Amino acid sequence: MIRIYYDQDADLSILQERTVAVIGYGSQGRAQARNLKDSGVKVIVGLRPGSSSAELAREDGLATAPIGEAAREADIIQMLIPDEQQAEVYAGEIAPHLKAGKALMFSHGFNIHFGQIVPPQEVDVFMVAPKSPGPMLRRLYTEGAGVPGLIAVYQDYSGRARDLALAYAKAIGLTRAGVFETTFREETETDLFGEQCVLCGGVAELIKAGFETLVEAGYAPEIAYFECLHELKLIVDLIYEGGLTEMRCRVSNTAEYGDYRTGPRIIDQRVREEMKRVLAEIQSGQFAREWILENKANQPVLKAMRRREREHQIERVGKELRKMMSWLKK
Ligand SMILES: NC(=O)C1=CN([C@@H]2O[C@H](COP(=O)(O)OP(=O)(O)OC[C@H]3O[C@@H](n4cnc5c(N)ncnc54)[C@H](OP(=O)(O)O)[C@@H]3O)[C@@H](O)[C@H]2O)C=CC1
Ligand SMILES: CC(=O)[C@](C)(O)C(=O)O
Ligand SMILES: [Mg+2]
Ligand SMILES: [Mg+2]
Repeated sequence: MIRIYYDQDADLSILQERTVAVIGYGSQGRAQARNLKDSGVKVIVGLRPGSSSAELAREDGLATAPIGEAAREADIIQMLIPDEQQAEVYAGEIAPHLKAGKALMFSHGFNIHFGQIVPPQEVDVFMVAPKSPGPMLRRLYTEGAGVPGLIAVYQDYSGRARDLALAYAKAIGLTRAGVFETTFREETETDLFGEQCVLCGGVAELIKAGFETLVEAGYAPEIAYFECLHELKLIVDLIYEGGLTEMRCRVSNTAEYGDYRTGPRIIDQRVREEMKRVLAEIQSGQFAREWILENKANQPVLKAMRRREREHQIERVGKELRKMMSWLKK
């Protein structure tokens, strides 16, 4: 039975005695740095020269410094810049300051697991991975709640790496919801699989396929948008609150019957076989190699797909309809 850690299992004081450098102030960096600060932890935000985030960090009441200076001052260095940027920044600005007894940490295991960052042996290396986008991590923390997360220890030079990981998880609110211990390999492979096959890739294609099917059949794009995109949050919220059973209890019997009857025809055996192939590509390092080379070529595929997807009809229709939804944060 996997062990789940909660607030009572973590000692925040061992982190409050230390200084944490949060490198990067984006989705995770801003959320984690603000939560750490509100939990009484001394934080320095490390940013590149001319960073567009520096002013925001200071407005949020956080100290900022150039990355190298933050790494030099801190006891724990948390790498919260994009995965594809971490290896170069680590080599140039973090590694020179990784003195014996310090700690290097991550919120995703990509660069350690695929050997892009190889830390010295005299430091702790661990991960605290929120299972949530950054803004939700911050919002739930401010509401006294938390998101679940994973911890993993790669190197335990001090003998306290797990204690530090748990203290960090508590400081950003994860132990309010539950923290599981895993490995860098398991977090990396499951996170890449989940974001590609379910959370981002799978869901986006399901939404677009449904929308395109209805529009090509002559139905109004606005109706297709509400049916295949807008209402998805309302359905997923029910699943989030009470599992598939709760959702199936709350929708009509007609919808529930259609769910059982048609769902397996959409996500069929071919899809399941393809998921296994995707997992194998992740496990073998083939995806990592592809993503690393994509970045060495300055992201031509990513940029082309970004442009194409932003021009999709569902994005144009949705942008107009969301203008009428005053409750959506601008
Ligand atoms: N996004 C998420 O919700 C989740 C992310 N993670 C993991 O967290 C880590 C951070 O991801 P995420 O928060 O999405 O990252 P972001 O893309 O949001 O990071 C943006 C920040 O990184 C800085 N940055 C970008 N490139 C460079 C560079 N070359 N040199 C120095 N700084 C740079 C930016 O600086 P500037 O401000 O100057 O532009 C900015 O502060 C990753 O390992 C990711 O896998 C884990 C769980 C969820
Ligand atoms: C938000 C999250 O957990 C993701 C999808 O794995 C990510 O942003 O990398
Ligand atoms: Mg994830
Ligand atoms: Mg991810």
